Amino acid sequence: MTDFPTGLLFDEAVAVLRDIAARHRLETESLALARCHGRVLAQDLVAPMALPPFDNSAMDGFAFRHGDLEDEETALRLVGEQFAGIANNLALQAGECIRITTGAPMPPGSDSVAIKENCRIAGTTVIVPGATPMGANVRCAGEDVREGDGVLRAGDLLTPARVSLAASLGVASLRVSRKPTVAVFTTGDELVEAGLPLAPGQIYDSNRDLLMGLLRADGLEPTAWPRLPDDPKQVEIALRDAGCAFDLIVTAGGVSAGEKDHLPGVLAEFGETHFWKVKMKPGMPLLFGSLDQARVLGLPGNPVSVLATWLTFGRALIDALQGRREPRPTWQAQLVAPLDKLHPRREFIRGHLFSGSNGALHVEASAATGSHRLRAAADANALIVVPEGAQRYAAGAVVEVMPL
Ligand SMILES: Nc1nc2c(c(=O)[nH]1)N[C@H]1C(S)=C(S)[C@@H](COP(=O)(O)OP(=O)(O)OC[C@H]3O[C@@H](n4cnc5c(N)ncnc54)[C@H](O)[C@@H]3O)O[C@H]1N2
Ligand code: MOO
Repeated sequence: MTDFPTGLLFDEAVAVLRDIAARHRLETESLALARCHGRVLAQDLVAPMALPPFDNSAMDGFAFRHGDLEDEETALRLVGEQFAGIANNLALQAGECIRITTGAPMPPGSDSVAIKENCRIAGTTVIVPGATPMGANVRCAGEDVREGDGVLRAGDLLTPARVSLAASLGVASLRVSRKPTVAVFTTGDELVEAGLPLAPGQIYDSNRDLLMGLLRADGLEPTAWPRLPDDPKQVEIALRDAGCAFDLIVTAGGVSAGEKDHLPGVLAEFGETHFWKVKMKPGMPLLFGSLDQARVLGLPGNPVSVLATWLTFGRALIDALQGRREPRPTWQAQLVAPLDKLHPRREFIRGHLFSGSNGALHVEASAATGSHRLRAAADANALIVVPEGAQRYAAGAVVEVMPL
């Protein structure tokens, strides 16, 4: 059962996971734009048109020829209206102006717009201020995007602004990566659903809500299985069942060294183990493998281990399965107080992140260390990432943080 890497460094384990996931890239599908939000783009997008598509006004006001302006105020003759929506191609002659609204095409012959509030109108005469610069309040065709520009790339996460950019280019559908289907299992004889009475020795299942929330926040639509008892046959049947129907199985608990920890054995016997145990704290007994068509991520059962391993390995896995190109952003903050790290593993410490008066981010580490202490996680708004190696960090030292 030990014919696989074990006790990996954090970065080594992430690299193995990314490599396996890349070999199981999910297929792509073409979706209507409205369904593309949060997906990973699987095509490059070349602009089929310019943006703005035509010169237009940035303000409500009066379009005119800059050459007509005198040093002081200039009286111009109002000869028509050009509203947004229909280009009426009303041409402008010397000494004339045309009423225009924001987004309306610039009338042929005009090159500048005076803002309505800065003008005085008397019948068909409009007095525009003299100090209006050439090209004022005009948005030029192609100043944002030129036709033929590569605007999005395969692997981009489709944020609202990116979907909206595609819409502004008239693109009605995009080829995107399929989203992984996910089965979620919590395991353990001690677990009871909230709402039911607890017998001595039992606890409520909190990992299911933690996991479902984390996965949903990452745009997944996970399916939760009923809690699994610590019975190897039942673990085997449930996992093999899910293995032929889902892209990803995420479990919590049952992956360390106890007599009732059956997941590593089941995976080794019926699937394939890619690694087991990572030099991280919490989350050390993390298990990663494949079973039938699914990748299996076995998260250690302590709640804070679930949090730290999902945010690191779980996210890396779903990103790689979907071919996401851009790494997730990383943040840095200054420690408010000194921090002693005594062990060699990479550590994830609950913390409170805030913006200091100098504009820099500061983080205060929680005093709680045990990975069972969920309350400290509920009070935290970030995990502090402390690199490998025992070290003392002074107050003010800059550390990586992962906002929660
Ligand atoms: N001899 C060893 N013991 C332990 C090791 C080890 O390497 N050798 N690793 C420790 C570490 S580190 C962790 S983390 C845990 C992980 O253990 P498992 O993944 O096997 O998880 P369980 O034993 O099933 O549970 C651990 C802990 O978490 C509670 N739990 C589990 N599931 C839930 C749930 N759904 N909701 C709430 N709480 C849950 C469970 O009752 C245990 O207290 O192992 C250490 N031991
Ligand atoms: O690594 Mo365990 O996840 O410390 O609690």
